[in-house]
Amino acid sequence: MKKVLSIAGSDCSGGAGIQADLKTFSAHGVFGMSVIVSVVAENTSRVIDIQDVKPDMIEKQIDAIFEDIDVDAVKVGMLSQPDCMKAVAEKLKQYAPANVVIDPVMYAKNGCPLMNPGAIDTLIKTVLPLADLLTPNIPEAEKIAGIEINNVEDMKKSAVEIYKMGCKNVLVKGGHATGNALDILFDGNKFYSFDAQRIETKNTHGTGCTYSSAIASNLALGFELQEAVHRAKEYVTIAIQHSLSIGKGNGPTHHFYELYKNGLKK
Ligand SMILES: Nc1ncnc2c1ncn2[C@@H]1O[C@H](COP(=O)(O)OP(=O)(O)OP(=O)(O)O)[C@@H](O)[C@H]1O
Ligand SMILES: Cc1ncc(CO)c(N)n1
Repeated sequence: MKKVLSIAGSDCSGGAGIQADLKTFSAHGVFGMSVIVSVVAENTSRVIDIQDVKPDMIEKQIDAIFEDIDVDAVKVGMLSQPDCMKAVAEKLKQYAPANVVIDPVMYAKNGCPLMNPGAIDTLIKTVLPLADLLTPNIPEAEKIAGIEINNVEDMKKSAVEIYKMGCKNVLVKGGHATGNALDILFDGNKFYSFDAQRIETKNTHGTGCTYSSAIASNLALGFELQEAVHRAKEYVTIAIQHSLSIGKGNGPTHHFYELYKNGLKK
Protein backbone atom coordinates (compact mmCIF):
# COMPACT_ATOMS: atom_id res chain seq x y z
CA MET A 1 0.00 0.00 0.00
CA LYS A 2 1.40 3.41 -0.98
CA LYS A 3 1.30 6.06 1.75
CA VAL A 4 0.60 9.73 1.09
CA LEU A 5 0.72 12.59 3.59
CA SER A 6 -1.22 15.85 3.45
CA ILE A 7 0.18 18.81 5.41
CA ALA A 8 -2.60 21.39 5.26
CA GLY A 9 -5.52 23.15 6.90
CA SER A 10 -8.73 21.52 8.12
CA ASP A 11 -11.95 22.55 6.34
CA CYS A 12 -14.70 21.57 8.79
CA SER A 13 -17.29 21.67 5.96
CA GLY A 14 -15.44 18.79 4.27
CA GLY A 15 -15.01 20.17 0.75
CA ALA A 16 -11.43 21.42 0.74
CA GLY A 17 -8.21 21.17 2.76
CA ILE A 18 -7.25 18.01 4.64
CA GLN A 19 -10.75 16.57 4.21
CA ALA A 20 -10.67 16.81 0.39
CA ASP A 21 -7.13 15.45 0.40
CA LEU A 22 -8.01 12.34 2.43
CA LYS A 23 -11.07 11.63 0.25
CA THR A 24 -8.92 11.94 -2.87
CA PHE A 25 -6.27 9.61 -1.41
CA SER A 26 -8.88 6.96 -0.61
CA ALA A 27 -10.38 7.17 -4.10
CA HIS A 28 -6.89 6.49 -5.50
CA GLY A 29 -6.36 3.45 -3.27
CA VAL A 30 -3.48 4.98 -1.32
CA PHE A 31 -3.21 5.23 2.47
CA GLY A 32 -3.82 8.83 3.54
CA MET A 33 -2.24 10.61 6.52
CA SER A 34 -2.60 14.20 7.71
CA VAL A 35 -0.68 16.87 9.57
CA ILE A 36 -3.06 19.67 10.53
CA VAL A 37 -1.41 23.10 10.26
CA SER A 38 -4.53 25.26 10.81
CA VAL A 39 -8.07 24.67 11.95
CA VAL A 40 -10.35 26.70 9.69
CA ALA A 41 -13.96 27.47 10.60
CA GLU A 42 -15.30 27.70 7.05
CA ASN A 43 -18.11 26.54 4.82
CA THR A 44 -19.11 26.79 1.16
CA SER A 45 -19.77 30.55 1.53
CA ARG A 46 -17.24 32.02 3.92
CA VAL A 47 -14.25 31.68 6.21
CA ILE A 48 -15.27 32.56 9.78
CA ASP A 49 -11.95 32.17 11.56
CA ILE A 50 -8.54 30.52 11.38
CA GLN A 51 -6.60 29.09 14.31
CA ASP A 52 -3.06 27.99 13.54
CA VAL A 53 -1.61 24.97 15.31
CA LYS A 54 1.56 25.99 17.20
CA PRO A 55 4.75 25.39 15.16
CA ASP A 56 6.09 22.98 17.81
CA MET A 57 2.96 20.83 17.44
CA ILE A 58 3.17 20.94 13.64
CA GLU A 59 6.75 19.68 13.93
CA LYS A 60 5.76 16.92 16.37
CA GLN A 61 3.01 15.68 14.03
CA ILE A 62 5.51 15.48 11.17
CA ASP A 63 8.03 13.67 13.42
CA ALA A 64 5.34 11.22 14.52
CA ILE A 65 4.78 10.19 10.93
CA PHE A 66 8.33 10.09 9.62
CA GLU A 67 9.86 8.27 12.62
CA ASP A 68 7.41 5.43 12.01
CA ILE A 69 6.19 5.30 8.42
CA ASP A 70 7.75 5.45 4.93
CA VAL A 71 6.00 8.20 3.02
CA ASP A 72 5.66 7.81 -0.77
CA ALA A 73 4.43 11.34 -1.50
CA VAL A 74 3.56 14.56 0.32
CA LYS A 75 0.98 17.18 -0.57
CA VAL A 76 1.34 20.56 1.14
CA GLY A 77 -1.68 22.87 1.19
CA MET A 78 -2.69 25.92 3.25
CA LEU A 79 0.14 27.47 5.30
CA SER A 80 -1.27 30.71 6.68
CA GLN A 81 1.66 32.36 8.47
CA PRO A 82 5.49 32.53 8.21
CA ASP A 83 5.88 30.48 11.44
CA CYS A 84 3.90 27.54 10.03
CA MET A 85 5.81 27.79 6.76
CA LYS A 86 9.17 27.66 8.54
CA ALA A 87 8.14 24.69 10.70
CA VAL A 88 6.95 22.68 7.70
CA ALA A 89 9.96 23.64 5.58
CA GLU A 90 12.46 22.65 8.30
CA LYS A 91 10.87 19.22 8.67
CA LEU A 92 10.61 18.63 4.92
CA LYS A 93 14.31 19.43 4.66
CA GLN A 94 15.10 17.08 7.54
CA TYR A 95 13.15 14.10 6.18
CA ALA A 96 13.57 14.88 2.46
CA PRO A 97 10.59 12.82 1.24
CA ALA A 98 10.13 12.02 -2.45
CA ASN A 99 7.32 13.52 -4.55
CA VAL A 100 6.52 16.77 -2.76
CA VAL A 101 3.55 18.56 -4.36
CA ILE A 102 2.95 22.05 -2.95
CA ASP A 103 -0.29 23.95 -3.51
CA PRO A 104 0.43 27.58 -2.51
CA VAL A 105 -3.10 28.24 -1.21
CA MET A 106 -3.86 31.96 -0.73
CA TYR A 107 -7.66 32.35 -1.02
CA ALA A 108 -10.73 30.11 -0.77
CA LYS A 109 -13.02 29.89 -3.84
CA ASN A 110 -15.38 32.38 -2.18
CA GLY A 111 -12.52 34.93 -2.09
CA CYS A 112 -11.74 34.75 1.64
CA PRO A 113 -8.00 34.95 2.43
CA LEU A 114 -6.30 31.83 3.82
CA MET A 115 -2.73 33.14 3.81
CA ASN A 116 -1.36 36.30 5.40
CA PRO A 117 -0.34 38.41 2.35
CA GLY A 118 2.77 39.44 4.32
CA ALA A 119 3.91 35.80 4.28
CA ILE A 120 4.54 35.65 0.53
CA ASP A 121 8.29 36.30 0.86
CA THR A 122 8.65 33.41 3.31
CA LEU A 123 6.56 31.22 1.01
CA ILE A 124 8.84 32.01 -1.92
CA LYS A 125 12.16 31.76 -0.07
CA THR A 126 11.46 28.91 2.35
CA VAL A 127 8.70 26.69 0.98
CA LEU A 128 8.74 27.00 -2.81
CA PRO A 129 12.27 25.55 -3.32
CA LEU A 130 11.17 22.32 -1.61
CA ALA A 131 8.53 21.55 -4.26
CA ASP A 132 8.97 18.84 -6.84
CA LEU A 133 5.80 20.40 -8.23
CA LEU A 134 4.21 23.75 -7.31
CA THR A 135 0.54 24.14 -8.33
CA PRO A 136 -0.54 27.81 -8.22
CA ASN A 137 -3.88 28.94 -9.64
CA ILE A 138 -3.84 32.12 -11.75
CA PRO A 139 -4.17 34.67 -8.89
CA GLU A 140 -1.48 32.79 -6.91
CA ALA A 141 0.85 32.64 -9.94
CA GLU A 142 0.35 36.40 -10.42
CA LYS A 143 1.31 37.12 -6.81
CA ILE A 144 4.34 34.78 -6.79
CA ALA A 145 5.69 35.77 -10.23
CA GLY A 146 4.73 39.44 -9.82
CA ILE A 147 3.11 39.65 -13.27
CA GLU A 148 -0.46 40.02 -14.54
CA ILE A 149 -1.92 36.97 -16.30
CA ASN A 150 -4.41 37.65 -19.11
CA ASN A 151 -3.80 34.77 -21.52
CA VAL A 152 -1.97 31.46 -22.01
CA GLU A 153 1.28 33.22 -22.94
CA ASP A 154 1.16 35.02 -19.58
CA MET A 155 0.53 31.68 -17.81
CA LYS A 156 3.69 30.35 -19.49
CA LYS A 157 5.67 33.46 -18.55
CA SER A 158 4.62 33.15 -14.92
CA ALA A 159 5.54 29.44 -14.93
CA VAL A 160 9.06 30.29 -16.14
CA GLU A 161 9.48 33.03 -13.51
CA ILE A 162 8.27 30.71 -10.73
CA TYR A 163 10.51 27.88 -11.95
CA LYS A 164 13.49 30.23 -11.64
CA MET A 165 12.65 30.68 -7.94
CA GLY A 166 13.75 27.09 -7.33
CA CYS A 167 10.94 24.54 -7.63
CA LYS A 168 11.52 21.58 -9.94
CA ASN A 169 8.25 21.86 -11.90
CA VAL A 170 5.37 24.34 -12.04
CA LEU A 171 1.72 23.71 -12.95
CA VAL A 172 -0.25 26.94 -13.46
CA LYS A 173 -3.95 26.04 -13.18
CA GLY A 174 -6.47 27.79 -15.40
CA GLY A 175 -9.59 27.36 -13.26
CA HIS A 176 -9.88 31.16 -12.92
CA ALA A 177 -9.59 31.87 -16.66
CA THR A 178 -12.43 31.84 -19.20
CA GLY A 179 -12.88 29.27 -21.96
CA ASN A 180 -11.47 25.77 -21.55
CA ALA A 181 -10.03 24.72 -18.19
CA LEU A 182 -6.44 24.72 -19.45
CA ASP A 183 -3.45 24.11 -17.16
CA ILE A 184 0.20 24.64 -18.14
CA LEU A 185 3.04 22.46 -16.81
CA PHE A 186 6.64 23.71 -17.12
CA ASP A 187 9.51 21.35 -16.27
CA GLY A 188 12.35 23.79 -16.90
CA ASN A 189 12.59 22.72 -20.55
CA LYS A 190 9.20 22.34 -22.12
CA PHE A 191 5.57 23.31 -21.63
CA TYR A 192 2.82 20.70 -21.50
CA SER A 193 -0.90 21.55 -21.72
CA PHE A 194 -3.69 19.77 -19.89
CA ASP A 195 -7.05 20.74 -21.24
CA ALA A 196 -10.67 20.00 -20.32
CA GLN A 197 -13.98 21.51 -21.24
CA ARG A 198 -15.11 24.06 -18.65
CA ILE A 199 -18.02 22.71 -16.62
CA GLU A 200 -20.73 25.27 -15.91
CA THR A 201 -21.08 24.98 -12.16
CA LYS A 202 -20.53 27.12 -9.09
CA ASN A 203 -19.59 23.99 -7.14
CA THR A 204 -15.82 24.23 -7.37
CA HIS A 205 -14.90 24.42 -3.67
CA GLY A 206 -11.76 22.33 -3.16
CA THR A 207 -10.89 21.70 -6.80
CA GLY A 208 -7.28 22.73 -6.24
CA CYS A 209 -6.92 20.52 -3.16
CA THR A 210 -8.44 17.60 -5.06
CA TYR A 211 -6.11 18.12 -8.02
CA SER A 212 -2.85 18.39 -6.05
CA SER A 213 -3.79 15.37 -3.91
CA ALA A 214 -4.61 13.34 -7.01
CA ILE A 215 -1.22 14.26 -8.50
CA ALA A 216 0.55 13.28 -5.25
CA SER A 217 -1.35 9.96 -5.21
CA ASN A 218 -0.38 9.21 -8.80
CA LEU A 219 3.28 10.03 -8.11
CA ALA A 220 3.17 7.70 -5.08
CA LEU A 221 1.70 5.02 -7.35
CA GLY A 222 4.78 5.35 -9.57
CA PHE A 223 3.53 7.39 -12.53
CA GLU A 224 5.90 9.89 -14.16
CA LEU A 225 4.98 13.52 -13.61
CA GLN A 226 3.23 14.14 -16.95
CA GLU A 227 1.16 10.98 -16.63
CA ALA A 228 0.43 11.76 -12.96
CA VAL A 229 -0.89 15.22 -13.94
CA HIS A 230 -2.83 13.82 -16.92
CA ARG A 231 -4.62 11.27 -14.72
CA ALA A 232 -5.23 13.84 -11.97
CA LYS A 233 -6.73 16.24 -14.53
CA GLU A 234 -9.19 13.51 -15.55
CA TYR A 235 -9.95 12.82 -11.91
CA VAL A 236 -10.61 16.46 -10.97
CA THR A 237 -12.70 17.03 -14.10
CA ILE A 238 -14.96 14.10 -13.22
CA ALA A 239 -15.03 15.17 -9.56
CA ILE A 240 -16.29 18.61 -10.75
CA GLN A 241 -18.79 17.03 -13.19
CA HIS A 242 -20.25 15.18 -10.20
CA SER A 243 -19.82 18.07 -7.74
CA LEU A 244 -22.44 18.39 -5.07
CA SER A 245 -24.96 21.16 -4.39
CA ILE A 246 -24.20 21.08 -0.69
CA GLY A 247 -24.42 24.39 1.19
CA LYS A 248 -25.42 27.83 0.00
CA GLY A 249 -22.15 28.85 -1.70
CA ASN A 250 -19.61 26.96 -3.80
CA GLY A 251 -20.39 23.28 -3.26
CA PRO A 252 -17.66 20.60 -3.08
CA THR A 253 -16.18 18.17 -5.59
CA HIS A 254 -17.32 14.56 -5.33
CA HIS A 255 -14.93 11.64 -4.81
CA PHE A 256 -16.16 8.20 -5.49
CA TYR A 257 -14.20 5.09 -5.87
CA GLU A 258 -16.45 3.52 -8.51
CA LEU A 259 -15.51 6.27 -10.94
CA TYR A 260 -11.85 5.70 -10.45
CA LYS A 261 -12.06 1.93 -10.53
CA ASN A 262 -13.98 1.98 -13.80
CA GLY A 263 -11.34 3.94 -15.64
CA LEU A 264 -12.50 7.43 -14.75
CA LYS A 265 -15.50 7.25 -17.09
CA LYS A 266 -18.61 9.18 -16.21
N1 LIG B 1 -15.49 24.93 -14.00
C1 LIG B 1 -14.48 24.10 -14.25
N2 LIG B 1 -14.60 23.14 -15.20
C2 LIG B 1 -13.58 22.29 -15.46
N3 LIG B 1 -12.40 22.32 -14.81
C3 LIG B 1 -12.22 23.25 -13.86
C4 LIG B 1 -13.24 24.19 -13.52
N4 LIG B 1 -12.77 24.99 -12.50
C5 LIG B 1 -11.53 24.56 -12.23
N5 LIG B 1 -11.17 23.54 -13.06
C6 LIG B 1 -9.92 22.79 -13.03
O1 LIG B 1 -9.75 22.32 -11.70
C7 LIG B 1 -8.37 22.25 -11.38
C8 LIG B 1 -8.13 23.10 -10.14
O2 LIG B 1 -7.92 24.43 -10.56
P1 LIG B 1 -8.37 25.74 -9.84
O3 LIG B 1 -7.75 26.85 -10.61
O4 LIG B 1 -9.85 25.75 -9.67
O5 LIG B 1 -7.69 25.54 -8.42
P2 LIG B 1 -7.80 26.39 -7.12
O6 LIG B 1 -8.29 27.76 -7.42
O7 LIG B 1 -6.48 26.27 -6.45
O8 LIG B 1 -8.91 25.62 -6.27
P3 LIG B 1 -9.38 25.82 -4.72
O9 LIG B 1 -8.62 26.99 -4.17
O10 LIG B 1 -10.84 26.04 -4.74
O11 LIG B 1 -9.07 24.53 -4.05
C9 LIG B 1 -7.63 22.73 -12.63
O12 LIG B 1 -7.32 21.61 -13.43
C10 LIG B 1 -8.66 23.60 -13.33
O13 LIG B 1 -8.40 23.72 -14.70
C1 LIG C 1 -8.41 24.51 4.74
C2 LIG C 1 -8.52 24.93 3.33
N1 LIG C 1 -7.50 24.68 2.50
C3 LIG C 1 -7.59 25.05 1.19
C4 LIG C 1 -8.70 25.69 0.70
C5 LIG C 1 -8.75 26.15 -0.74
O1 LIG C 1 -9.81 25.70 -1.41
C6 LIG C 1 -9.78 25.92 1.62
N2 LIG C 1 -10.93 26.54 1.23
N3 LIG C 1 -9.65 25.53 2.91
